[in-house]
Amino acid sequence: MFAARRTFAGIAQTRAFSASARDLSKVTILGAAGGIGQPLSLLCKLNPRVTDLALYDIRLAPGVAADVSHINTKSKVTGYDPTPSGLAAALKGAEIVLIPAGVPRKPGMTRDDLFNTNASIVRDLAKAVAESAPDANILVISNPVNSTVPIVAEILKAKGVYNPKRLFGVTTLDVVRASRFVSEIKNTDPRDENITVVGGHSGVTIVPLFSQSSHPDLVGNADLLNRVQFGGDEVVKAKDGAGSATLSMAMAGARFAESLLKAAQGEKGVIEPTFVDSPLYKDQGIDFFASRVELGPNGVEKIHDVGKITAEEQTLLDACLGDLKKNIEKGVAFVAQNPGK
Ligand SMILES: NC(=O)c1ccc[n+]([C@@H]2O[C@H](COP(=O)([O-])OP(=O)(O)OC[C@H]3O[C@@H](n4cnc5c(N)ncnc54)[C@H](O)[C@@H]3O)[C@@H](O)[C@H]2O)c1
Ligand SMILES: O=C(O)C[C@H](O)C(=O)O
Repeated sequence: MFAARRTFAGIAQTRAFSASARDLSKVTILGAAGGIGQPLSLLCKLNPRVTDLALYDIRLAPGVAADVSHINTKSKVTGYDPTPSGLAAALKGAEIVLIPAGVPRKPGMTRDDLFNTNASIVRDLAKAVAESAPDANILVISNPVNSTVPIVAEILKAKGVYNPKRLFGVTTLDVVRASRFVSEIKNTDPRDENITVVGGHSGVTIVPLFSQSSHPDLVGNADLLNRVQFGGDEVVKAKDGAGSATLSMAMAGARFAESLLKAAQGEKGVIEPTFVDSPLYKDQGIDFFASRVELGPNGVEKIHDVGKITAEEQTLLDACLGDLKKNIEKGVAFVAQNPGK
């Protein structure tokens, strides 16, 4: 492993990679003891690309770290106490910071109902990232993603360290769900189903583009569309008050982190739909949008546009943009009105 890493460093030099193609890949999870955080920690421990795993939470992170650290893979695992210095140490040198900290939904709630609690949690964690890991790729999982990502951006801007190429709202679960649900209808292997999902991460802002898949006949399938847009509600209802998707989300978050690490280590053509600072609808006042994004050593390499879609999909996109604009504005306004300490 170590030799392989040295070899990689050599290749990196000959290909003139930037300093961001690091020899060590430290991944930090903020909210590591939660329903998502624990299985996400497990999956990161199993990933040979991760060399250091730093686990932080306001409770139980050292315990989770002790547990995960017994797994016989090479990476070092450290749990940190919920103190400012613990948080700073967890973040220092991180290449990837995953943020699943915050409260989940209960039945009857929308993701936006989480805003009042999660906005300040994410704001304060973003400040810590700005101070201790300004060059990290930041992967925001905490809901409502359509608003929490703009909150992080505003904090990074205020701290003078905003790099739009390194901030990602994790929408991978929508893509994972879409491929799974399509495979159930078509009786195929979900791993072969590549469904692009654009927009944001809540209700009608989640827009699957079946016309671009190998099953264009699925455009107009109202049940399938509803399941993709409201898949999160399906889990919230089934868990009956005990939270929302955690295991599938951990898988989705680990997949996105793995894609970023692959791209950072020189792999080409790594593409994931993700919610980023995007030029696609800025002319309509919408600064963030999820579309297919090619990842590279510097984070965002290329943002693909939405491409050719049907009139029906355009109607879905129009509904998405209206909601998305409001969600983004809410995040930006929150930081302006509540800058915190
Ligand atoms: N992006 C997505 O697709 C997606 C999918 C599922 C869930 N989510 C969201 O992820 C979030 C977490 O969900 P969960 O099921 O893991 O919730 P959870 O309550 O099980 O875990 C959240 C963890 O965050 C910790 N936490 C709270 N405040 C913190 C702080 N200031 N610093 C560090 N840690 C802190 C808690 O102690 C807890 O361990 C929710 O907001 C949920 O809506 C997003
Ligand atoms: O639905 C939720 O509240 C959690 C998450 O955003 C999901 O899509 O499962």
